[in-house]
Amino acid sequence: MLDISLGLRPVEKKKKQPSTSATASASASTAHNSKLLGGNNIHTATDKNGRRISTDDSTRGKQGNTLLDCLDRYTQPEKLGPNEYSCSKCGNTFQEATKQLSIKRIPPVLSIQLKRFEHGTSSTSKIETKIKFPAELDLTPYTSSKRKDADNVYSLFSVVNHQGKMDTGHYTMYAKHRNEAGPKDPRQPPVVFSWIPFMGNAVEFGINPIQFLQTCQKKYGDVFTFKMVGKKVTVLLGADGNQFVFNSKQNLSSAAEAYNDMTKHVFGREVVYDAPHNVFLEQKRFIKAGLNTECFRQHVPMIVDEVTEFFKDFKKPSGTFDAYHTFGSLIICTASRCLMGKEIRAGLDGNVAQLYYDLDQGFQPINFIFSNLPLPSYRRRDEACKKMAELYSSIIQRRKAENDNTNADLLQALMESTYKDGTPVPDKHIAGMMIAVLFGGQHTSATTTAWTLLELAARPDLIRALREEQIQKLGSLKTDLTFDNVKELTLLENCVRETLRLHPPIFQMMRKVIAEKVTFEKTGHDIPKGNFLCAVPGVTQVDPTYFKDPLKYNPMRWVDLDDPVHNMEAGDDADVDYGFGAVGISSKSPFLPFGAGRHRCIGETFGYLQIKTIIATMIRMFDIELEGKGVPKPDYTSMVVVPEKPANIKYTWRE
Ligand code: HEM
Repeated sequence: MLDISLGLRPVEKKKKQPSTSATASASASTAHNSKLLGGNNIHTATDKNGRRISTDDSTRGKQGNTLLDCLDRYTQPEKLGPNEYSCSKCGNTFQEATKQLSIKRIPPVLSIQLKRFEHGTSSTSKIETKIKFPAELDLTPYTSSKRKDADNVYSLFSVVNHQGKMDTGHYTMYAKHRNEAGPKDPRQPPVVFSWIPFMGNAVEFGINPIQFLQTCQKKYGDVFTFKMVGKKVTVLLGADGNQFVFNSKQNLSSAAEAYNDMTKHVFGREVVYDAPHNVFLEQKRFIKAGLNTECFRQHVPMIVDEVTEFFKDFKKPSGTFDAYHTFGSLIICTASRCLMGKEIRAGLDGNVAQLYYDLDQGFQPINFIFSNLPLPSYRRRDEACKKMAELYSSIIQRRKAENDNTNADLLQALMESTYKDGTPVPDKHIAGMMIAVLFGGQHTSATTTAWTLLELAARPDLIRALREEQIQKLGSLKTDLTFDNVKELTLLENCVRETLRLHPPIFQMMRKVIAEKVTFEKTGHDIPKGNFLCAVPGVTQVDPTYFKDPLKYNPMRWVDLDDPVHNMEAGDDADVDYGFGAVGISSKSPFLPFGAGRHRCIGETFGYLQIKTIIATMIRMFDIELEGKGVPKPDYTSMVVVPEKPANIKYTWRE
């Protein structure tokens, strides 16, 4: 809050003047004392120098007292008396000096409060001076640096008035109406109104982003911009919006610019978004090459083994478990065993778990907004990133020293990779990629497994059908699961796919505009540099334009294929190879839980395999049902969409 205590004297009443102020009505009414309302109050400065305004700006003079006059006066240099300032560099002698107040750091939301009451020796009165204020206020002349900056310009959005006398009265407020919050440039997408400029729509978005975006879509159409904690996010919904965001050229918009501030602290430097884009694509190719059929064949028995061991802790014949946390713990075991390597899996009971936890604390929504803060969790994150790199380096050195090269894990595959220019992949890069894979696959797979089992627990008919499928295709519920026979379980696959439609763990994907502007040809909107582009499969995947009865959990839609979406999945760009194999799906598809284009997920096959193997094993082991009334609602407060608590499942051991 910039608290301007001005002590203005009433000026003579003037005839009504035409005003350029957007809030002229406010000041022309009984709004003698006005307050511009804001949210975050950052800077406080008070100075009562009691001098009268002297301004040579004739226009302002004619219009009566304006807010700029007040600010001029507030920041006017003040000559100090002969004995008021002594200088330490001049032998502490008194010097002639002036004192002037200027603003060092301006707040995101400016709240100006005019002094309303005047206290004399014998009486107190209400100050009735009219102050005119502009719709736009440029604070540049009042800042210490005097540097022009777009951030120095404020738009008026609210005024609070006091009507009445000293000891009685009413406060009334004028606030900008939603319809007035249109864009300044008509070629830019409409801007969603928000009451709090800096925070923007962060609160509505944070509580239920899907609902918020659907409401905006009804009001503004498929393209609109909303503000969130100082960031401008342009949402492009629908199949065309998906295509625009996912197919955007690398010199126009960038995922690295959108994510790297956060990810570089967790994955480490020179990998993924911290590497030049062509190097990152090579790194993606290494990872994809390590996720091959030969390895998958070895992974399935490992996953079955991990699941069996994990549930040995469920000693009672029946009980309940929390779906998300249980699968969080289980997936870290299966993924570590298959991808991270036996050494990391063995360390999960000790130091590795702590390192993972510390890194995970650096991979929260808050880190997306504030990538670095002087807080213990940020320090622990940085420390864990360093230690994880050291740990991988020691494992790599040991494997090399002992010629231990028969491992079916991703670590081994990366150790054997070479950049196109012939350089072997440095240990540091391998460590970074391993951490990235852990984070890419861990929460996404854990929450998808949890949602799938929750949906199935609500549908005993589907569980029966899934067991029947195993009996028909595998011979019995006792046949060992293998890569080849798990592939045959198509109903199970469709259950996972339907879960990913209704509960995509990553429901939105971001890019940042790096060109001067990008133009969405379909609507002709220009999206300026610095805005985030946001594709939201979480909205298109429940849009009735593409899916019949979209909120119904219906795995059979992937067999019947009579939803409009099924004609849209294959498109010209499905065959494009950005350097890690064909992407396999058109970016115009409304069903994109694994993204599309150059940033498409490379863990999809492993993800399905892991989730299917876990569910196939569990329905052999347990009868399950929901503990609560229905499938829990989504909780959007983490990096992925998790089931709201309680998300308990009742289990009963089968024979
Ligand atoms: C159910 C499981 C999974 C889901 C839903 C999922 C989802 C996604 C999505 C939506 C993206 C695109 C992000 C964007 O465009 O901004 C992505 C990218 C990626 N995912 Fe996955 N993922 C899953 C599992 C995995 C696994 C198991 C791995 C590793 C083995 C993995 C590794 C990656 C990588 C390396 C990228 C590339 C990021 C980029 O190019 O910017 N994911 N994933």
